[in-house]
Amino acid sequence: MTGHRIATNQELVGTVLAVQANFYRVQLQGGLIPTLLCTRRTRLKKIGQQVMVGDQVLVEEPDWMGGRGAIADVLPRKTELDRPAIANVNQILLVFALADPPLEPLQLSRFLIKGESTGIDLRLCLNKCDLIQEDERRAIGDRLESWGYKPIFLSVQEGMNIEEAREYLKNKITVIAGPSGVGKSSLINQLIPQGNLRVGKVSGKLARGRHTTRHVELFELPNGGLLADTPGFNQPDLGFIPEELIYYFPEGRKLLEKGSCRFSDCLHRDEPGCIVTSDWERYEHYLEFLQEAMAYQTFCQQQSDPESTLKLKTKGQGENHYEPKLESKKYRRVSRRVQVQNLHHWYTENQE
Ligand SMILES: Nc1nc2c(ncn2[C@@H]2O[C@H](COP(=O)(O)OP(=O)(O)OP(=O)(O)O)[C@@H](O)[C@H]2O)c(=O)[nH]1
Ligand SMILES: [Zn+2]
Repeated sequence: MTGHRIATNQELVGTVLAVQANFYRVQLQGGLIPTLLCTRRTRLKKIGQQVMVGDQVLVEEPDWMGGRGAIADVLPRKTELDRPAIANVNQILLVFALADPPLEPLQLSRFLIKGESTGIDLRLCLNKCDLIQEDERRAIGDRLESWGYKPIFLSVQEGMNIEEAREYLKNKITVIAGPSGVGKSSLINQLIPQGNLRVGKVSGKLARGRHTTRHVELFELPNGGLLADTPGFNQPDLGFIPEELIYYFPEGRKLLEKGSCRFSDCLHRDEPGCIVTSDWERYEHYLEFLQEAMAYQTFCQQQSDPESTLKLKTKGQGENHYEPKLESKKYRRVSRRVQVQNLHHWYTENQE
């Protein structure tokens, strides 16, 4: 009977919200039923198909009463983030505070670059508006506009512009990132009714296992959409291919839209025929991060060379330095093919 078939064998599509030991908590499309706790079919294990948080999966043999099911297949991923490990993230909400802790341009830049490098849409959110003057805020807004960003100015404490944030998050899978103390947890608590947050006991905060576990979980927003929190980390590393760095700056992308440099592997420092001018505020940040990316590349190449070592030095806000102890060898450039692939990857990801 078809009626029976529909109830048991119809293709059920859902989203993996969390992975708990060998179980996957899946929210079915439509969202009428609470989540199902699912196992992964042996066939998937055999072919080595991993299931990630954020994955769209096909669920079979739902046991509605028991709240169980089995994951039969994983649909192709649109995006795949590494840290946190989440598939199909649509956007990153980067939260910083305007004060307390103070807004540090280099640190902000570092987070922006890291976010841009994922190729996923990025929106900046500046919290604690209540702590600064209106004219100060406007000046910061103008400055960030010249960087290529239009932030959402928030005050979680005073409930200012929360609606704009809500609108941005609606029906999307969003990862919240940002340094410690800027108000990420406070914002999440505003957005998601307490009942939906089942964590809390360990650290009192959403999805943060006190830095011990790499627990990743997507939380359901009341009006549609899923949200993941990332544990506060202050210094994202910038292990990029140096040639790609310029594309992580909106200002750089804009300059390169107008044409191309004489040398295809130009690093935009003072090469002849370079079209990347130095008359933009963050050019200094570009040079700083470029050094880091180059040192990182050298580091990776020296891994196979046991005689050389490299120290990661952190000095103050936003500055990491890899310092080769030995004279660093001339670093091998990334092949054109790899570069093109990477850029292609970046662009295609960005267009989704
Ligand atoms: N003045 C002011 N304080 C705020 C605002 N939002 C949050 N805070 C305060 O800022 C402090 C840090 O907030 P949290 O939400 O814990 O910050 P977090 O980003 O989650 O920090 P980590 O958990 O360390 O990553 C708390 O004392 C909040 O009460 C705001 O809009 N204005
Ligand atoms: Zn150039």
